[in-house]
Amino acid sequence: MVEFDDAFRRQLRELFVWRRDVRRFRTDPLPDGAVERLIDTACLSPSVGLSQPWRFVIVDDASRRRAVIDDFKACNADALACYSGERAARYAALKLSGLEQAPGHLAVFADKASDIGHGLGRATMPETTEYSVVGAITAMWLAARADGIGLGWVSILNPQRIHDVLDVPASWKFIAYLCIGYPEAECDQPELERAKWEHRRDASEFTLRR
Ligand SMILES: Cc1cc2c(cc1C)N(C[C@H](O)[C@H](O)[C@H](O)COP(=O)(O)O)c1[nH]c(=O)[nH]c(=O)c1N2
Repeated sequence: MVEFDDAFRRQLRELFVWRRDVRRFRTDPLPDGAVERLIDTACLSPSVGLSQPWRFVIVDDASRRRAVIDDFKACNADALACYSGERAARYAALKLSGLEQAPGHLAVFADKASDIGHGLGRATMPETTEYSVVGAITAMWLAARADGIGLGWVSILNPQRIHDVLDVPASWKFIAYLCIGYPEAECDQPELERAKWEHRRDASEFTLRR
């Protein structure tokens, strides 16, 4: 039996407060096995029917990385074109990926065809497969921060293109592309808030009682 004390709870809260989506990375490499250990921790996450539908692809190959970066640039240009005026100028000024600098690239997929879990919990809500993978990514995000490692989620990508670049099975649905490395700086405020793009709102704004 494990008990967690007040000191641990305070530290855990600090972990949540100081976890960041990181886009500005130092280029020095991570220790051997660091990404594998994060994957190991992520695999402790809850999953529908204990299906463990997460699939991880560590992307080391330089030409595949370059193809992902090129896809990000194309998708980001398309995204910019959807804005106009001052909002466009603000969007253009944002840094929305650390793909060029991050020493670690990790793609995460959900296996929609796996028999693991025997379909439990998925009959009426097949999307719980993807929910399970997102939960695992959140666990990895926090575990990384506890190790002093930054993680940045990049979704400004064409899923089919990433699928092709990484040559993964057709049943794998693309969920996330993660940049992993040591952050240039630590902060307790989201970068989008510091850039005055959006601000974090209080929980009461999102909570109803019925
Ligand atoms: C599903 C999903 C997808 C993305 C993100 C997050 C999530 C959950 N975020 C990070 C996002 O901007 C960030 O989490 C918020 O701005 C809050 O900041 P902190 O994570 O608290 O630092 C993100 N950030 C970014 O710079 N480029 C991106 O493409 C994305 N995509």
